[in-house]
Amino acid sequence: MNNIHVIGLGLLGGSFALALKKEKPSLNFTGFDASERNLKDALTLGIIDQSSEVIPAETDVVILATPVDTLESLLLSALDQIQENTLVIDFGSTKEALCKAVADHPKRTQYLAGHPIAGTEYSGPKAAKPDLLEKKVFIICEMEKTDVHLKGMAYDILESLNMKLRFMDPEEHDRQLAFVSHLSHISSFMLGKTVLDKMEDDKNIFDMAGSGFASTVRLAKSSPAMWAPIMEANQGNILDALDAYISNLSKFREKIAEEDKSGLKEEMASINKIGDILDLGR
Ligand SMILES: NC(=O)c1ccc[n+]([C@@H]2O[C@H](COP(=O)([O-])OP(=O)(O)OC[C@H]3O[C@@H](n4cnc5c(N)ncnc54)[C@H](O)[C@@H]3O)[C@@H](O)[C@H]2O)c1
Ligand SMILES: O=C(O)C(=O)C[C@]1(C(=O)O)C=C[C@@H](O)C=C1
Repeated sequence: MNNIHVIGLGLLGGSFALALKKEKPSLNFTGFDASERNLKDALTLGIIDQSSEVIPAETDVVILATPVDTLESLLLSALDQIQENTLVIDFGSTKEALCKAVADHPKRTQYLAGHPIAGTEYSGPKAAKPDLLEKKVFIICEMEKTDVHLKGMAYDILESLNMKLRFMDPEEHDRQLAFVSHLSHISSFMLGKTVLDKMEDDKNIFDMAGSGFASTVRLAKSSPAMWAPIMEANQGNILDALDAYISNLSKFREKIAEEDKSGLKEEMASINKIGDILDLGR
């Protein structure tokens, strides 16, 4: 393996390239970004060695790290262009529609559907960090549909970055991510909105905001260009997650309104175990 081509040189594409460069300094990185500014920054920051709008013929691995509403056309066009020993991996946050779109492509075996469970609220090449993916989970969907040798090359790369591989089907992936990722972003955005609305009456309200507010509202700084397409791609599962969340919020509101102190304590105590569950997985 000598040549990697990255399309989308933002937080994820950039962090991947920086990490792999550190691990395998002899690799050559080419890449492209639709934003001229981001492409320039990626070159300046050493994320890629050369820019190229087409996928160079000698490329071993193509990484697609653009918003999910751009992935289908980029993936189909990449598969149409590549040689028979080239692998395409995408990093998209939703998987069901993309796996369906590529199901009958004659080069389906040259695609690996991936999702790194790592990120921050920041975007673009300047936010990229070489340690972002370190020890994080990398979900692979429909692994049985990828050519065994190409899959081996992908596992070598991901293991060299110390990523933990997990396998699931794309429908299950999108159902579960709606709850553990997409809902937390919506919840953070709406908390941010609720307090921003309140600022209309109470101009200095943010002077009172401590670290509790900062940590729960962190995700409200996330990129609309990345998140609006995720909400479109995973609409049904996100609506299910939101219905469950709104129902829980309403029941909790009721307990507060009814001054049901013991009910509130019981409810919160039963939710405290989330700390142990999360710590166990780390
Ligand atoms: N940010 C996260 O926490 C996170 C985590 C895991 C997966 N992902 C997924 O990874 C992908 C990239 O996310 P990111 O956080 O790196 O976003 P980002 O905004 O930091 O980077 C995306 C880059 O893609 C470029 N781009 C957009 N459309 C393009 C196109 N048609 N052709 C070429 N370049 C294009 C943008 O200019 C930008 O530089 C998304 O699919 C996202 O769902 C994000
Ligand atoms: O930690 C963050 O800031 C993230 O938003 C990362 C996060 C997540 O929800 O956990 C965001 C989207 C992804 O597809 C995967 C990871």
